[in-house]
Amino acid sequence: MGESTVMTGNGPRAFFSGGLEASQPAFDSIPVIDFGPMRGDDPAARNAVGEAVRNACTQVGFFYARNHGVPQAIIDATFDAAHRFFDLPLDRKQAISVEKSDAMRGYTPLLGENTDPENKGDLHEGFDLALDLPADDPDVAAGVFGYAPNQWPDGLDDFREPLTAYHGAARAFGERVFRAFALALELPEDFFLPKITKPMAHMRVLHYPDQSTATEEKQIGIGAHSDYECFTILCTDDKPALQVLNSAGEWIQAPPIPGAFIVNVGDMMARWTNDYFQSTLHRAINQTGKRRYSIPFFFGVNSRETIEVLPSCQSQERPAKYAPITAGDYIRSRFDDTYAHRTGDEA
Ligand SMILES: O=C(O)CCC(=O)C(=O)O
Ligand SMILES: [Fe+2]
Repeated sequence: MGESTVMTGNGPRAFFSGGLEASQPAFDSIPVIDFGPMRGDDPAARNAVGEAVRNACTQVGFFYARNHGVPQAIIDATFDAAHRFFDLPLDRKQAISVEKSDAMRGYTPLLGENTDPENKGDLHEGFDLALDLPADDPDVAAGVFGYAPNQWPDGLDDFREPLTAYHGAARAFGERVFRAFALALELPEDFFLPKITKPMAHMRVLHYPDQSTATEEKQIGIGAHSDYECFTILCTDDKPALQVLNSAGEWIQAPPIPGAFIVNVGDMMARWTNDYFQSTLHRAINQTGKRRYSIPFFFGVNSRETIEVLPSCQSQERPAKYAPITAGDYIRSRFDDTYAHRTGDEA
């Protein structure tokens, strides 16, 4: 990567001069990065992770993370809980509909979302949770976007505990991703940490029914989209379905790698880095003949944090493309675009 420095009225300012243009070759595979060093005490090894993350985020927008540190037992228990939840009768799931939550917590039925406006609804159902805050939490009481209590299903054992454990472990991994992002952006490794003390860490468990016999092209597991948050940590079961769009317009398969998460840059991080990091379009189609389950975890900063193009990602030649916005306002606007019930636009 080329780093350049320009003199500004406020002193010298470094910026990244490589990787921003569309002249990069289209990727044909997704890099695999060993995150083990992010839990170790070798700064050179952590810097190497940062460099691999920089290459992945600027060229692909996606990477696999091996050695992520989330225990397999927690992952297995979460998938098991998801299977049991989605097997419940619809009325028990609808009892905790997301429509009862201002903060998108609870159940979304099949076709309850339409991620790609060209499509006719997504062929998945989901359960959403995030930081579980009590009603008397000051930010919940003040109505700060993104902070709310979760909704939990009644009478389902072994559900809340594994999902909460997964949320905590994925959050810890998310902090390591933010540390790697800081290294990738040549910022102090702890740059993002004060901004994620109460993160908008929105987790979903998703169930995609099989659609190997479905003929409706406009109704797939999840339509083409980019994610909203800083990044997504995706854990899937062993059923391939995810596809990622490269700059040549080809859908590249992102099959499951046992023991690895898939991490992708979201729009908020693209915005924060002036599009130095790429937020790449992706979709999922389950044609495996079996049900598929996945766990996306959308990791972002504290709701009140302002997202303003990072100094190292702008210069006189490459001015900031995006106005500052708080993280909460940004996410709220993106949710409102996606979920008909939030805008009253029940198409
Ligand atoms: O389930 C998957 O493989 C992808 C999910 C996804 O892209 C999302 O929830 O944003
Ligand atoms: Fe996504």
